[in-house]
Amino acid sequence: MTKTLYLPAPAKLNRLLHITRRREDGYHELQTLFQLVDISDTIGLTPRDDHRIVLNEGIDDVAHEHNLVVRAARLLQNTHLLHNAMETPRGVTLSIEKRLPMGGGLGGGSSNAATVLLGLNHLWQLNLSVDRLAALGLQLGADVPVFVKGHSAWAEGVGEKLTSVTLDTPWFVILHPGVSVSTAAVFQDPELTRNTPPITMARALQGGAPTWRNDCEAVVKKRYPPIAAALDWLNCFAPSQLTGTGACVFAAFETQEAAKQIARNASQHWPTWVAKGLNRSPLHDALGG
Ligand SMILES: C[C@@](CO)(OP(=O)(O)O)[C@H](O)COP(=O)(O)OP(=O)(O)OC[C@H]1O[C@@H](n2ccc(N)nc2=O)[C@H](O)[C@@H]1O
Ligand SMILES: Nc1ncnc2c1ncn2[C@@H]1O[C@H](COP(=O)(O)OP(=O)(O)O)[C@@H](O)[C@H]1O
Repeated sequence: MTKTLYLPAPAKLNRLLHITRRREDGYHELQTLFQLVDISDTIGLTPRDDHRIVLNEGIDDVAHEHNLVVRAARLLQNTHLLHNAMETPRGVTLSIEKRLPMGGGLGGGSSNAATVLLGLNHLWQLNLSVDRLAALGLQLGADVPVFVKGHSAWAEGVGEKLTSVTLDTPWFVILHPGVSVSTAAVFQDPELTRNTPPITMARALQGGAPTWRNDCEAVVKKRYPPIAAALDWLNCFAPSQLTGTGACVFAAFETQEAAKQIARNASQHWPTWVAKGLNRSPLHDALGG
């Protein structure tokens, strides 16, 4: 019987997010600190004898063809075909056990895609380098490369110029304020701070968590009052921030017990997670890379 490989797709938090410039093409250049955390979706990959890419258990509201796991598998299959025209392409049956909220700024979809790229590179024995897979991942989304590389990182560009960093690893309380944020609308908002002077990575790290902020926060709070309310609530216990363009907000605590205590109260109002900060991805631990 063909065995299924089950692999984690962890979440990330943006512990700092500066927007430094709007480019000619409308995209914005960022400086961000991505930290991996230990809450994950689980992706199942079962190799097939034919060339089909099948998604068994998907996600409601996302058509199979649009699902980032299917798009990642197809991208890898097409890349492989292009360079190895004579070889029979391999197929896979995929499944997703979703725990991370969608569109919450935790990068779940991007992480799912990265797990498929690394998992299939292993199962199909393609031997593509991590750098090559990260470049392919960038075609699927700006947050995919950091999950492919598998380490907390300082990122520039649109998030693809990565330098691995070792961050503190506190316990986080993460809340989902229950609204869905349009990333495009946030980036188009005339009031968005988009001219923060670039800083060096060394300076960002030296300043540490008390100096870290997210340039999207003011606009997001104004547009989405429930996010402002969640930030105000969490700020009563520890300095709180938005991750990505939201909707999730988070705060760091020294101990798991302290985080759990706040999470117990928070969960009366919002979906809540307690997550440990990581530097290395559990996906890379699982693949032994
Ligand atoms: C800002 C981050 C930080 O992690 O937010 P989250 O997605 O995690 O919340 C990401 O880099 C988001 O990247 P990604 O998730 O790929 O963005 P998309 O959905 O493709 O972006 C939707 C729209 O936002 C704008 N956009 C996005 C990223 C960027 N660096 N500049 C932009 O101007 C563009 O108009 C784009 O069409
Ligand atoms: N496998 C997937 N998991 C999550 N979202 C997906 C997936 N495939 C496609 N998507 C789409 O990508 C969007 C962004 O998802 P996600 O990465 O979870 O959020 P964010 O970029 O805010 O962290 C979702 O709203 C959904 O429409």
